[in-house]
Amino acid sequence: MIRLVDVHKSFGSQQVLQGLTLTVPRGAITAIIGPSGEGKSVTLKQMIGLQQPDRGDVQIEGRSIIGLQRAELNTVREKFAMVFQNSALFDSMTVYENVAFPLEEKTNLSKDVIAERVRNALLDVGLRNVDHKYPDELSGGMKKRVGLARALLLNPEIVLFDEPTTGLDPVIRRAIHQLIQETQAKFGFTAVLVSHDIPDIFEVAHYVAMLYRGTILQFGTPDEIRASDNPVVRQFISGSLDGPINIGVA
Ligand SMILES: Nc1ncnc2c1ncn2[C@@H]1O[C@H](COP(=O)(O)OP(=O)(O)OP(=O)(O)O)[C@@H](O)[C@H]1O
Repeated sequence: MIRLVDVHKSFGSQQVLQGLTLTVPRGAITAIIGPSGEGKSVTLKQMIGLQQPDRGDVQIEGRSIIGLQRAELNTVREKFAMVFQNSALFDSMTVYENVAFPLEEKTNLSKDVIAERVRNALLDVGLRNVDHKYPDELSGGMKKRVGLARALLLNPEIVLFDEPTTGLDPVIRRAIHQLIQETQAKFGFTAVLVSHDIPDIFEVAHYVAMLYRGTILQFGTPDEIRASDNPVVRQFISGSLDGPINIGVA
């Protein structure tokens, strides 16, 4: 389980997280939603220790990761996989090489076993006959699938998704959401998903956390969030221009 307790994080004079407290339920999909620039990605980075909080605590399985030595932090990070917005594939490597990379780096498995695992991982995300292609030769949706296959290969306990559907058309977006749901149900990992896909995300996530002004304004099931009477939450999920959220447009 991931717990952020009273996390504060500033960059210069900009206070981004201002006492954020969030418990991410184990073995479920939690979506973090909220206006742009409010600190959703920063929150993900706190979870995996890529950024240290100025104040507050981050706990993974009940243990604080603040102040851990690099080696200890690396051990904690082995529980995690991260799926980035841009899929973060190596352009000079084939799909096969991209997916095999973590196994070749982190395990002593034989070439045959690696080949079998890579094949299965690609099938798990619905990709066939793309092993020898380069990322340039793939569509955006296929690249996301390759990124997901690579993330799942080391059987992570926690998968962090930072806007995994950015730049995809609505049909492919839905396919990627379905894939996240299916793989999460199959492997049971804890998923944290930063997303702007409203209302689609309410069909995907088990829990939704609304981030606003540096804290979690509301946490609940999609039904609870949809039924919220908080004016900020209501404005945000309805996409209305009228309401308390300052969108900075005159
Ligand atoms: N390493 C950093 N150095 C300085 N400022 C940063 C850094 N990381 C994030 N920020 C700032 O913190 C704020 C929150 O950024 P973050 O990327 O978490 O927003 P977000 O909610 O994920 O936004 P979006 O929905 O647009 O992706 C932004 O104003 C950003 O410029």
